[in-house]
Amino acid sequence: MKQFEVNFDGLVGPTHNYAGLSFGNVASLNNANAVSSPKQAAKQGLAKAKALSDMGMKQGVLAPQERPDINALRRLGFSGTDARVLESAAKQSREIFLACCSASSMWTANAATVSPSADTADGRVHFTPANLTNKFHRSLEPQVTGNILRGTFANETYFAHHQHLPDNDHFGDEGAANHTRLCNDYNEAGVELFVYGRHAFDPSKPAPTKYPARQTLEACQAVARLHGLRDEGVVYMQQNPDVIDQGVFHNDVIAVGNQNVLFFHEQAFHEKEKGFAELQRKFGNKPLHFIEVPTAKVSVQDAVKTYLFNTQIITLPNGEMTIIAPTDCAENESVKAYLDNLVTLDTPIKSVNYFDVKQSMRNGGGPACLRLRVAMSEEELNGVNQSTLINDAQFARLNAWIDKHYRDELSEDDLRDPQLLIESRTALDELTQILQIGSVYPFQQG
Ligand SMILES: NCCC[C@H](NC(=O)CCC(=O)O)C(=O)O
Repeated sequence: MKQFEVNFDGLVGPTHNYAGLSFGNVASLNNANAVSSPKQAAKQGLAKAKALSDMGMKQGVLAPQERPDINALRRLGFSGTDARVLESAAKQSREIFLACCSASSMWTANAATVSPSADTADGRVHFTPANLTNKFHRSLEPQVTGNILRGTFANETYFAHHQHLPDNDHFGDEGAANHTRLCNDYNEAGVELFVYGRHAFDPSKPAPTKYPARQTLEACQAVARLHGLRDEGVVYMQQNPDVIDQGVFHNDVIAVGNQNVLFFHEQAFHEKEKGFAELQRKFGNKPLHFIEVPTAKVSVQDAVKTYLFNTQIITLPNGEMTIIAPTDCAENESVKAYLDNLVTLDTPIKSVNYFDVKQSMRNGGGPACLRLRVAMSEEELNGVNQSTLINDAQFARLNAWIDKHYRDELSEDDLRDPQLLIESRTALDELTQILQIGSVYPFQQG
């Protein structure tokens, strides 16, 4: 049976901007208030998706969310016409206003946790949208994320959709950014590695002291229960609290896996040996490649700056693995030297491809943040909404759609412009037709 790992990249929304909203995410804070380019950001992301499709990979896209989020502003007491809501929010509470304008749904690694059918009790692919409780601007996403996932994976024979976990820090869930699935073949049962930052109900356990741990063990366990995963198919590991305090706000900033490869930094995990022994035992007799990058070769600081681990490791149609890395990795001497050497070693990774995703990097999102992985059989893939998959025609349509609707530049003042809201809604309305995902947005639901 044919099997695929399909990457669903988040389309960058028309209000992509830098607002310094993510405490603990160094890039987000450093670039607060910089002028952004939504058009360039969307094109950089789409070019990466197209390049993977050209490499013979199956590739999809997920629609962005409606921003500014007028509904959220109304819930917080701003009233009147949409234009009035924008104006009074911007004037009275800049922080709330900016949070409601973020295009952060572009990072679809945080959209949901996905378990392929080979791992689940009912043999369907399971999706749980991430509640993203730790940051107000991201906590606005899960409801519409659920709508978009249902519009993309609509066939209930193959796909099961859960509600996001309760909206509380005890169940803080950041989705696939803290979840890696190891397997021999994508359609064989694998081991799902859930990585958490803290224990919600046990304050005696280690936790970071400077920056927040966004994901809890209890959230990981709840997702595993919802998806019907076997105990033998799940491993929980804690992120090293010290690296969270150095800006590693998600595990995918310090580790990435694909099939039988786990690529990680020496300092990524708490109680590493214990966790790896369990991983190997549950993985079975077949070889598991643990590729550990020592601090002596790449510092945590360089890993955070270049996003060496926020790379995608993908298996090409010829069976070799390649790394999809941001150009920032090629611009850093020690990281470039590490990658140049890595491809000469006896591991499945044979090459590196660099992509310019700087518009996203400035908010702390690399290639891996921009995609949600869904491993599927051919039959399941046929059950996906085909308009969400990238081919030459759909790429051309989306590229023209960006050209037509997106601004070249956006600064804070532009966000309060009621015209931007109209432009964004017009663009998104057209997008739902291009992708045929139905009326997923609140503004379309009257
Ligand atoms: N997986 C990458 C996520 C990056 C995201 N950045 C942001 O939301 C920054 C937005 C801003 O600061 O404008 C975050 O931290 O969750």
